[in-house]
Amino acid sequence: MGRKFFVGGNWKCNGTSEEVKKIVSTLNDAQVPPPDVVEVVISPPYVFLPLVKSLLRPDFQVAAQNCWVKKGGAFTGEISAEMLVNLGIPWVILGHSERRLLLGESNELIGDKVAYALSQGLKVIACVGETLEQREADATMDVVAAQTKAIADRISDWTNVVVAYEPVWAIGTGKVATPAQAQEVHTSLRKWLATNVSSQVAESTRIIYGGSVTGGNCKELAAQPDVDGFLVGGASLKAEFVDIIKSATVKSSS
Ligand SMILES: O=C(CO)COP(=O)(O)O
Repeated sequence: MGRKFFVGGNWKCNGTSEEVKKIVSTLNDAQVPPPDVVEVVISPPYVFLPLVKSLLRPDFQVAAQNCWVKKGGAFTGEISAEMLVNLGIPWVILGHSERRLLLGESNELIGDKVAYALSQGLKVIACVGETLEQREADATMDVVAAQTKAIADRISDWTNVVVAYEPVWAIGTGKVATPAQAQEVHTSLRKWLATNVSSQVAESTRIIYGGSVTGGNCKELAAQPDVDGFLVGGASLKAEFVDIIKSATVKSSS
C-alpha cells in the first residue's frame, strides 16, 4: 500500500519569534523515521513562515494555514497562493473548522480555494469534520461527504491533496476520537471517494486524523488501517510532537 504516513503540525495563531526558534530547534535535533517513512509538515502563522522555512531541517516541509481563493489583488488582509509559491511554501491547510465556524467559510468557498491553490502548484491539506450536534444527530457522514463533494466537484487530480478528518468536538478539547470512531469515518470517506471519484483516488489519497492527538494516544490511532497520519494542534507546539512523528513506525512495521 503506497500511502506514506503524514504528520502535520498546525500551530494555529500561536507563538513568538523566540518560541518559534525554540520549537524548530527541538524538531531539528529530533531523531525521527526517514522521509520515505513519514512526511512531516509544519504550519506556523503566515508571519513566521520565512523564519521557520529558513531554520527548519530540510527533510521537514512547511505549510500556510490558509490562502486567498483566487489571484491576488485588492483584497486587504489576504495572502495569495502565488505569494506562497513565490516564497517556496509547498503546502497550505484549507477548510480548517476554525475558519469554517469562526470566519464563516462555506463548503463552496473552500472547494474554490482548494481548486485555485492546486492550480497554482500548492499541495493542500483539506480539512473536513462534523460538530458534536451533527454527530449526535447521526449526520457525521452526510456532513463529511458534503464537505468532500464541494472539493471533488472542483478538482480532477487528487495527487497533491491530503484529507484531514477533524471532528470539531475533538479539537482542542482533550476529547480524542476513539480509534474505532476515527477508523469508521476514514473508511466511509474512502468508500465515498471510491464511489464518487475513483477507486484509484480512494486507494492512494491519504486521510489523516486531527483532534486532541497526543504522544500518548497516537500509536493506537496510527494502527487503524485507514488512518494515514495526523494533523496536530496543541501537541505540535510541544516536544511530544516528535513522539507523534515516530508513530509512523506503527505502520512501517505492520
Ligand atoms: O485543529 C487541530 C489541528 O488542525 C487539532 O487541534 P488539537 O490537536 O489542539 O485538538
